[in-house]
Amino acid sequence: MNPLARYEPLVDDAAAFRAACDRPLPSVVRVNELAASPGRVREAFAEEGVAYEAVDWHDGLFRLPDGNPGGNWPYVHGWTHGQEEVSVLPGLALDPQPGERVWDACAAPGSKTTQIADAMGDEGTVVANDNNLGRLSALRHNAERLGITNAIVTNQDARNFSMKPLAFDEFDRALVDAPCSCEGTCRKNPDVVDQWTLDHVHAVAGIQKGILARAVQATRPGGTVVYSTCTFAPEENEAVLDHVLAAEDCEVVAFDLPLDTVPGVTEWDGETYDESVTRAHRVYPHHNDTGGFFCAKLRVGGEAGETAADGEEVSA
Ligand SMILES: C[S@@+](CC[C@H](N)C(=O)[O-])C[C@H]1O[C@@H](n2cnc3c(N)ncnc32)[C@H](O)[C@@H]1O
Repeated sequence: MNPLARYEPLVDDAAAFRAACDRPLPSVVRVNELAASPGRVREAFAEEGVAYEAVDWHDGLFRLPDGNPGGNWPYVHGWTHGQEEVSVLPGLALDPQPGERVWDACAAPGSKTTQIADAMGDEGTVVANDNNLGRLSALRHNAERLGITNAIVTNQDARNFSMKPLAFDEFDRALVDAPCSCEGTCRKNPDVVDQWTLDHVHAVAGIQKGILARAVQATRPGGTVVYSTCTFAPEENEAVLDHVLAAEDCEVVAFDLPLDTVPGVTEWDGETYDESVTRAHRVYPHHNDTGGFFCAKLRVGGEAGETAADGEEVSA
């Protein structure tokens, strides 16, 4: 079964969705503002004759039509990092602040860890965790190349993450950029479509629920947890939120993203989900010429937690 056909009932224009999924994804770099401003990177590209196109919805993202993010000196000097457009969305939703304690639960190879560290001005602590040691070496390399000093690397199963090695016992914010069935990356990795199985969707959904629950438990009352995937499967998106909402003290809050998105769905394959999952964002490839993505923001309950009114932005 082609999984993309499965999601046609969810989109506004099935033909445009399928056509966008068949087009190769533009190559994109994010500016590492710890090293250079977007303006300085523009100058460097002009000096070196690198063709680029600024992404209009976010300062500091450049499309490279020649398709080689690493083949120029701004990259070699750690001024840029190859990161596709939708991949910056969880970091924007998380909105980490200098001096905070942030957990990146599934961090390798570190695109979002390095974006988070950049947003924090390299101040505070990012605990970059992944259960795959090989992928963590790529994360270490990226963090070193970009000049990041506020990241600690841990190698644990995030579902049972232990705070013991750390000097504190809760985070201000956590990101769960979860392992998933990845159909949203089909423009970059067409193989994901052939390798897709419903059994894998159900298996990985169990892992996602465990990791998101642990992220809520590890975050202070009133803190923020962001959940993201690059799959269109409601089983791995809204159903995971619905499960964790019932099991943990948290709520899904409304937030804005700077590109065209549609709300999370409340019904799929005979299941219904909590109405608040409509506050999550679905990103389809044909709306912004990007990869596919899903992003939700949760506020942890408890003493400092507040209730989010429908449509109201809640800052942590
Ligand atoms: C979507 S990728 C993360 C990409 C990364 N956030 C970035 O921006 O570069 C998902 C990651 O989850 C990791 N992973 C899978 N199961 C995990 C688990 N139980 N605990 C921690 N990490 C896990 C995988 O090794 C993989 O690196």
